[in-house]
Amino acid sequence: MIRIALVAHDRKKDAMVALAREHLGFLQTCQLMGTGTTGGRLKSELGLAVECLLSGPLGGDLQIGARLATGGLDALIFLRDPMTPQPHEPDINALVRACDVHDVPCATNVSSARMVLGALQRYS
Ligand SMILES: O=C(CO)COP(=O)(O)O
Repeated sequence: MIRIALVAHDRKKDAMVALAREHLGFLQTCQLMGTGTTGGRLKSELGLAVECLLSGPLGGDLQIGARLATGGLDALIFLRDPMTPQPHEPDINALVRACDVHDVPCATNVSSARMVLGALQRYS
């Protein structure tokens, strides 16, 4: 089963829900995890089974990074808000860096997320 993490900053959460809705059939076949608030919205609004970790500012990005670094993740969809400073910027950078260190696909905007999800779906 493909393991995907879904994370979105506050001003990108509506876009994340819309993206997940577009790919709902595929995401229902995946093992999903997310930071607390993002995962909670995907669960309540789309009925997806998402393992909700801590909220991002409380360490959720780091939890996902740890999973990724230990081989527990196949892709990260991380809709970052490039216009709003985040208190946990070091955690965000660490998570994206972990993707590069471990060569895990990481989409940080909707267009690239569509490509990653489309490719995963085709190869699954
Ligand atoms: O801050 C986040 C990622 O850096 C997202 O966290 P939430 O999904 O809990 O809002």
